[in-house]
Amino acid sequence: MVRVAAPAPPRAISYHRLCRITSLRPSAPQRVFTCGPDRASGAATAVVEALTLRDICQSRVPEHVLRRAEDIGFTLPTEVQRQSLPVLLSGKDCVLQAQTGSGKTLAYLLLIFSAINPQRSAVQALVIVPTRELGMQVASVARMLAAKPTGFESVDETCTIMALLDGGMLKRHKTWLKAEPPEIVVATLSSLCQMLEKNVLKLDTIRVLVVDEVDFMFNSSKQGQYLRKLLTSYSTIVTRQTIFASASIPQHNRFLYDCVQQKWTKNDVVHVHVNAVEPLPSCLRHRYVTCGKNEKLEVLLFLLHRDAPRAAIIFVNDQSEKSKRAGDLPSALKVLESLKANYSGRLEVRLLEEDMNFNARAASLSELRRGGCLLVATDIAGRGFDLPETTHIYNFDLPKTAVDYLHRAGRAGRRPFSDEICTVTSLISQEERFVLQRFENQLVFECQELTLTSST
Ligand SMILES: Nc1ncnc2c1ncn2[C@@H]1O[C@H](COP(=O)(O)OP(=O)(O)OP(=O)(O)O)[C@@H](O)[C@H]1O
Repeated sequence: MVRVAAPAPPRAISYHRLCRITSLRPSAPQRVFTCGPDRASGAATAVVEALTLRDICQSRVPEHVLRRAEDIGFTLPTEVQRQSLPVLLSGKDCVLQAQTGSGKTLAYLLLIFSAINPQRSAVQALVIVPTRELGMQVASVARMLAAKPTGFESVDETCTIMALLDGGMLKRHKTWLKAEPPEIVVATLSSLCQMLEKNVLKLDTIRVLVVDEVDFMFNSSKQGQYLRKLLTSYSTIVTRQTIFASASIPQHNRFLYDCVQQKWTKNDVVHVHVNAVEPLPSCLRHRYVTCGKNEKLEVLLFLLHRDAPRAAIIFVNDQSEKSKRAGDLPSALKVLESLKANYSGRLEVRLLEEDMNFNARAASLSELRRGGCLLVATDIAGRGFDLPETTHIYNFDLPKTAVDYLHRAGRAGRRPFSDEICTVTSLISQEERFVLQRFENQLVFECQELTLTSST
């Protein structure tokens, strides 16, 4: 429990004002709120008692994991954690839908730590992710939570976490799985299926199955096919708790219906839907610049110098087949080369796209984690990527769908208790304005036009 005492507020004070004084967010869960004169001094005092993660998880999540979470800085729950953890810890299947950057990962990882038995050497929790990069990120948060905090050196109840990802060393993982199965596996579907088909891994000991970015997985025909098989043939809803997470689940009622009908979840699956009327984080400001195709690089450079982002992601679309056939340079490389030649700011310029080999992708990722940079990326970086330093997003190419817009935009504004405003800028042609307008209607946000003149 966190107690925050505010200095002498006025006699009548609203909870929102109190939150401002105490720098608690109005959305912070409030347990008791009292406001009255301090007995000793006679001065008016106010006390907010906010539910902490510990309050919600105590006796369910091991003490050393909670302590680690606190050491990392996870003390107060975010809204999605406050709403979902009671459901998750009660053992119910759950569809977890909340804005990007809202903390869904910690919610399902705390559930996993509550459900596994570290003394049993068997795969007990499985997290499925769409990309290698997201898998590395989730595995790293899980490892951070599993590490022994100071004072807990004697605890022998730690667990092992395996990242079974595309481009990984599957031979080594095979030996590891046979010799001493880890308790938690974070996997991409194709690597996982290879292990299942070769009978190296069995899922009959699984107690928790999480599918992160679930809408993305079902949207891809190949991944969707694997996923259906995994949910119904390789493991069963009877013995596992199933969690589906994403910031976007289009037609969620239909999806919930399918979950029950197709036996992907139990009948009493709970839909935790946070901020249902506001799909995008409110700390994001959206703007667009109308310009010709040939002016885009110049406009981007101008904006980068003017905005001076702490870190930024510049999203480009995958190269079309037509442009490949014409022998054009992919958008990503064009932007990268132009920035390398002309950007004179303090940030390093990096590239992340699907066609890079896994080693180059890993190198880019570890550079990114080291500090602020300008990342030129395709939608591969659009899902789940957590680089909290990112203050600016640029859509060099407009995304194809509103869902892609939501996930790209959501790579900024990823500090749950911060009021920092981040900016999403789309560079569009006159003809694309109506597409962006459609995204605005679908995602309920407003995009301001930014007019650049020679004097701006
Ligand atoms: N309780 C908390 N207190 C402080 N920071 C938190 C808390 N929970 C999560 N975070 C931080 O919030 C950021 C976003 O969390 P996370 O990556 O889980 O978001 P998400 O909901 O999965 O987003 P996306 O839908 O984009 O994948 C991370 O940097 C994480 O460390």
